[in-house]
Amino acid sequence: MTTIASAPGKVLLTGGYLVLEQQFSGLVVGTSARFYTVIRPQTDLTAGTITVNSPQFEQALWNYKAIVTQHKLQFDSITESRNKFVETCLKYTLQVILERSNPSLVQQKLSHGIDITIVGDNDFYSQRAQLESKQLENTAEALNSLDPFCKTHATLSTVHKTGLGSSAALTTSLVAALLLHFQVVSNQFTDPEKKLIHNVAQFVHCLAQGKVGSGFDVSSAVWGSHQYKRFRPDILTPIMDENVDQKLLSSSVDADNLNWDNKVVPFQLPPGFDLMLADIDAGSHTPTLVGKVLHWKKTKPEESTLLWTQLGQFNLLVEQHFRELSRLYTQDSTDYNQTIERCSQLKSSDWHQQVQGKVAEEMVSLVNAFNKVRSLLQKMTELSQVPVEPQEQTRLLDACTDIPGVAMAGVPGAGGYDAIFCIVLSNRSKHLVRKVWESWKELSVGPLLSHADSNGVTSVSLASVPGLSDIL
Ligand SMILES: Nc1ncnc2c1ncn2[C@@H]1O[C@H](COP(=O)(O)OP(=O)(O)OP(=O)(O)O)[C@@H](O)[C@H]1O
Ligand SMILES: C[C@@](O)(CCOP(=O)(O)O)CC(=O)O
Repeated sequence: MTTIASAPGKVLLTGGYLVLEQQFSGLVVGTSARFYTVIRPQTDLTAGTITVNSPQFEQALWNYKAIVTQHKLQFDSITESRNKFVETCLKYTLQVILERSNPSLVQQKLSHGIDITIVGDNDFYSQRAQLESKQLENTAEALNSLDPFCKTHATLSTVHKTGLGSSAALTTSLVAALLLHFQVVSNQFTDPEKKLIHNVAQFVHCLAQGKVGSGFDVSSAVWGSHQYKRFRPDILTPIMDENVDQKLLSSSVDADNLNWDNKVVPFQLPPGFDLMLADIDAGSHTPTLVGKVLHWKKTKPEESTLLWTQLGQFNLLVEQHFRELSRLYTQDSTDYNQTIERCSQLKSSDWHQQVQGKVAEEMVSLVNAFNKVRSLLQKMTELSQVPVEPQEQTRLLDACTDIPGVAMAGVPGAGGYDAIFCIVLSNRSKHLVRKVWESWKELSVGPLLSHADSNGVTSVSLASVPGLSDIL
């Protein structure tokens, strides 16, 4: 039986940096771009052989040997080339499986080997080189013409990533596919099953990264769009050890382990709102940005605490206005739709003067709250001297915000020169935004095709994913 699990990418709309602390939250939106892990039993491999390949990349074939005796696992990498995330996923997820399943079932499923194929939607990786080689412009139309899961002509270490969280989506889809294949979870992915997938994926992701981050990216790969509050880091710090005891690991990641105090409040963009994304070729190294911001925060506790408090409040306000708009839709969808239609034809700076009613008031409050968030991120940039929203990005975001029907434009996550997002109200606005991106000279702005999709991890069939069977 072929097993396939899929997990989405993410965009952190608000809460970058703050979400590292438990007292603050982040608002994260899942993307339509997803990772897929396909596990197929083999008939001709020696017992315990696991082959993994990522067909979008060069030199992306890894072989492993997993020998199970009773509840013990002997796990070795056979190939010289390594993939830290894949290897960590396999080794520790199999250990968790052995604590929760009958070892003879595991042995039987590994008896002639298994083959694992991992792919991510094209949006996870910059397609600039691919488009250039085909002499195509970097436009949405050109991106649309590419095959699904197309080859990047790069290795995993040279490819340019777009910031959608490839390692978290990969980890989550691989953990979920393994738990499903070895029958530790059902293909329903019920709430407790998702908790187990989440906890295992957080552990694996942290161990492979070598640090316990906020975890919002793994959380959104599991639960899709939501308000995220992190788990206490000390649930993982004591087990961040390659030689972690298998029983301790399994009990630490248990769905019923109440030490996991992360909070997930489901969220959706209100009806009529959609997300657009662009990757900026300049790029930033997120760990460097985070290191520098946290260093400044430590040296300037007073000014940073004030900034964090204000930013935390306005981040929450943005979320509240989104939620209130969704509520207003359920109350009177006709009035709501009319207002959105009207707003989609006007610049957001004109909404206050030209559109009336409760929905319009809420739209204006949303824009005001997000403008405040951006001005606080600009202040963070100035005070810390770290380019969270650098001036080149400010000019681009202002140009986007000046387009009719654009509710907001911002830098996602850690900010820097990596990416931007826009929240828009109509297809016409989308078209106008893309025109601005295409003509923008100061930075190279590459559109992504993803839109908002609030679904988290799922089990899927081969036939339901266009292009997937072609690359197997
Ligand atoms: N298609 C894939 N197949 C196998 N491994 C992958 C794949 N895509 C990503 N990875 C793993 O994820 C690693 C990249 O993780 P890293 O933490 O550097 O990026 P990231 O922060 O998730 O990037 P981004 O958010 O830009 O996608 C790769 O080195 C590789 O181990
Ligand atoms: C700065 C930070 O809060 C967000 C980083 O987000 P992104 O990878 O830039 O989307 C770090 C983290 O939460 O792990």
